[in-house]
Amino acid sequence: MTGPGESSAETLLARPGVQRVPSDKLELFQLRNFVSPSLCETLIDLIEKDRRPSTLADAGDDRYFRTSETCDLEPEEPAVREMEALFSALNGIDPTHGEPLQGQRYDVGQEFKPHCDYFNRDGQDWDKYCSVAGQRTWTFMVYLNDVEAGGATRFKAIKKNFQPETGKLVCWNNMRPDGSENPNTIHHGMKVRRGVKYVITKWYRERPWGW
Ligand SMILES: O=C(O)CCC(=O)C(=O)O
Ligand SMILES: [Fe+2]
Repeated sequence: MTGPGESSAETLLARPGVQRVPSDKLELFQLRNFVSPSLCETLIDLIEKDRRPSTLADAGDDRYFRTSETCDLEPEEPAVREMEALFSALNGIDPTHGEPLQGQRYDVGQEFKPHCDYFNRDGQDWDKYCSVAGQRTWTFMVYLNDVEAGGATRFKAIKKNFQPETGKLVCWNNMRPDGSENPNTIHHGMKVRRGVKYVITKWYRERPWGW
């Protein structure tokens, strides 16, 4: 049974070009050329306009955990609307369960250390971030550009790296089939070695986000 805040392997694989990473440890997919180069460029321009240093839930005192810059992309922007439409056509998730689209920019040496996207139910931030919309279910992430060197996303549990590539989507289920959080989804946005890396991330929740 799939909830309104969830996608499924069946839904995603119905789209030509979607590839599932063969593993029984997690549900993980990629789709090359999901987003056109021109839409990627427009989104990069929006990120450049609005970027600010990233913040993080439960970051502790590790200031270097997530060193990239983040921005919440304005839902009214035509490019953001277009992006949202692409996501909902692909994943079948009720858009009301989506968080606002986030953009991220990594300069040389910046990274997002290994982490999971779901929230820790015992953490001090659970109530603050999850009391309304519940846990994060699925993550959809798109690379907006090719990076000269570095910047791959690594899933250590299955020794799989994704290289940034303009318009490439990577998405995964943060949950196991029984609804528990899946630690095999831990991933690392590795350091950019040369160039700048831009991504957008769309997270979904168990319950409506309350837009
Ligand atoms: O930039 C990446 O490769 C990973 C980004 C990420 O993990 C996130 O935004 O949650
Ligand atoms: Fe992440």
